[in-house]
Amino acid sequence: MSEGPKTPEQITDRLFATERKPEDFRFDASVARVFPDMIRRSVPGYTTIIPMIEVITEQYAQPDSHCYDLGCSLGASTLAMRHGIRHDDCRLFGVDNSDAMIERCEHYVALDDSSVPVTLRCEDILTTELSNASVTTLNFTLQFVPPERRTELLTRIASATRPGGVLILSEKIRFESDEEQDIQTRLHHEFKRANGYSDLEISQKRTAIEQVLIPETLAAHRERLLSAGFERVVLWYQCFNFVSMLAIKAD
Ligand SMILES: Nc1ncnc2c1ncn2[C@@H]1O[C@H](C[S@+](CC[C@H]([NH3+])C(=O)[O-])CC(=O)[O-])[C@@H](O)[C@H]1O
Ligand SMILES: O=C(O)C(=O)Cc1ccccc1
Repeated sequence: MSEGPKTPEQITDRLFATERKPEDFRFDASVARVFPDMIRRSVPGYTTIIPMIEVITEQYAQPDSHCYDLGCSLGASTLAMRHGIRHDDCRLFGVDNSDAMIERCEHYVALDDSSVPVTLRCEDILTTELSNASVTTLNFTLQFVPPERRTELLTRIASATRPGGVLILSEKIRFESDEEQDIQTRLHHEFKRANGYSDLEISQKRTAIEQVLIPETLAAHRERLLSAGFERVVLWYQCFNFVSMLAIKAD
């Protein structure tokens, strides 16, 4: 008897398992199809950060406000925020510029049983409308925005955020010291190996993301968040070269 189609969670990421011509990484249909497996096996701490986004959202979502998940992919962070919202007049927006991601995301949101209204937008986060925000999440998305556009985006988010509201910012980072950079990169690659990725997969993926995912130092992130208009930056999670920060707007 057929077992029927596999759910995305069961689909193993083998995108870089065989030799391929070097091309920049894109969030296309082939990535969207394997994405839950890819991100879980590639990002140390991802499976811890997602439930913590729910905890943080519960703490900071304000009545009659908007919550945004910018770069929502398949909606893992969106649904965590949705479950953290305790006010029935809060609205949640998920934004991603990949059609393939948004199409699949619609499906997951429809399967989820929370009653908090969710609107998905297939738009660029650099131009999507933001207002009356209490909680905004950039869960491993800013790293894909060209560095010269990052200040403009964070300033727009800070300006749209209410007093006491927050931005949850998760990023792959780089280190000032070359020695620490080497140690943390090696540990990240060991994490991928422990999750079943081969040396070929690790090296081909590394080449594919080199020009697309641009990590910055923790100091650069802190400075930019403060100059964008947040009052305080708290590092609440780190595993190897992956971190998550909470940027808080003054009351
Ligand atoms: N300019 C842009 N405009 C809109 N979307 C963008 C842009 N640039 C990149 N994206 C989108 O940002 C997402 C980044 S993945 C987020 C994971 C999710 N938050 C999760 O918690 O599962 C992180 C990763 O793959 O490491 C992709 O879906 C891109 O299409
Ligand atoms: O896979 C990696 O090496 C990463 O740095 C994380 C990642 C996860 C998903 C898409 C692109 C990069």
